[in-house]
Amino acid sequence: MARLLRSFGYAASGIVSAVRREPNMRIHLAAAGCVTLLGALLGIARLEWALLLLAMGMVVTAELMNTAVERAVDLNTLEPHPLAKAAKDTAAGAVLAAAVFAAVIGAVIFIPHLWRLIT
Ligand SMILES: Nc1ncnc2c1ncn2[C@@H]1O[C@H](COP(=O)(O)OP(=O)(O)OP(=O)(O)O)[C@@H](O)[C@H]1O
Repeated sequence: MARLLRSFGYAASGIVSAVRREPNMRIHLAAAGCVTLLGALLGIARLEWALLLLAMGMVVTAELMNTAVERAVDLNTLEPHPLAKAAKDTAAGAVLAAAVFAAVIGAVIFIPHLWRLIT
């Protein structure tokens, strides 16, 4: 049990460190806050919340993995290397892919609600 709690502690400190050091992570969290506020204001359905939470979780998880890859690459070498570039660019691509899909999910959910409001 103590070991499990210690592991949670390490994982939590990894998340805190990424939030402190990565401006992009703070942008993702701010976007998630705005989406949550909009969802509450529009009174979206339970399934819509589930999809939005999944999308937000996907983006934050991808950003955490991207941060881990960046740190591991920098630990290995700070010299320019094609494999270092490929690793970092691929990890950044994962964040971009997650963010684009999340934006599409957000549009599919919010556009009909907003449309109903203005018509
Ligand atoms: N060792 C390296 N060798 C070759 N190219 C690199 C190397 N390190 C970084 N790069 C290139 O420079 C880009 C920027 O790298 P950097 O480490 O500054 O990350 P970043 O995407 O700016 O993220 P952050 O600002 O969070 O550090 C990478 O995506 C990659 O294309």
